[in-house]
Amino acid sequence: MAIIEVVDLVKRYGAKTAVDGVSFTVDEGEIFGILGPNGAGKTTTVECVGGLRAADSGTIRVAGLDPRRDRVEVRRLLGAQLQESRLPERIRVGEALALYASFYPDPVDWHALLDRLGLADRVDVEYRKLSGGQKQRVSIALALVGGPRVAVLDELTTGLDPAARRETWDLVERVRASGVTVLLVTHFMEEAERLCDRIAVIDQGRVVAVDTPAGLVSRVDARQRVRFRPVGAFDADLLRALPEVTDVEEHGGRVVVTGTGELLHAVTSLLARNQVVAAELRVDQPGLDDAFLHLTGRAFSEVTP
Ligand SMILES: Nc1ncnc2c1ncn2[C@@H]1O[C@H](COP(=O)(O)OP(=O)(O)OP(=O)(O)O)[C@@H](O)[C@H]1O
Repeated sequence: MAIIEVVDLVKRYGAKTAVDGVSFTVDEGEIFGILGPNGAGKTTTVECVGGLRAADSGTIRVAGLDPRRDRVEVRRLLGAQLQESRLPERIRVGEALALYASFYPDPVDWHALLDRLGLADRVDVEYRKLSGGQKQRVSIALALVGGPRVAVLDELTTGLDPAARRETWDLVERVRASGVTVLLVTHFMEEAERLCDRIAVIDQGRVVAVDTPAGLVSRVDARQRVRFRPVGAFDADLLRALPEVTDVEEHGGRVVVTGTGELLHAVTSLLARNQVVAAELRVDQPGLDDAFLHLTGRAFSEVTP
């Protein structure tokens, strides 16, 4: 069942159309990603969903409610950790939680929440003294303290080191396991691929595709690449004869084989039959960045610094 429905959302800032006819639905219980490069319109979209900005046109429903007309109810249903939410430097973690809890009629037990988020021993610590990962966990706690049905998490792991990022991902999975639907805004391919059940890929204010990560990748040309360095003499024409192989390139003692189907199996079997040892064997599978290139004609790395 859809808990969020967005139909033909348009939002302009003066002459700039930041969101240009965006539509998607989020099912209850899923982690739904909004993935796109900087400036694609992701934050504007979720701010409209949360009722923080008025759309110029289009319809938004959160559990059947209009975020602007039914603002009070939607605020209770939807816990937002928005990109810009900053806390006063000297506020203590416990004070922040108590303050946010006071905004809601039926908040969760915030001590238990901090415990669940691994912040129980930070209750009396000032916000400014927390690490980047701890600050992000506090912002997740603030998004959850009202007991929402949907948590909106915007650029959650920007600025975190890889270990803190992975910890935060585990946490998002736990949030979903507790029954909360997650709307996750990100410009990290890996994050979207790892966490999301479905993803809306947004570019220049428009949705270019909505699908599962695997579904997005499967739209890309199914070619794979196998790379290796043969130890000893090797005739690359043997590879060219394989039905799975479409191309073979040789550079400086390395071989790059492009093809489809069971390419890796075909190549390694042939090498074994010919008693060739393949050093530095690697397989490149298409990923979400290839899907983005395929969908938009632009490489993600070109549009996101
Ligand atoms: N308050 C504003 N006034 C004018 N233009 C804005 C405003 N907020 C955003 N924009 C512009 O609208 C476009 C979409 O911005 P938005 O923040 O929604 O994108 P985003 O995909 O979330 O990117 P980022 O990850 O960089 O925040 C950008 O070109 C941005 O410069």
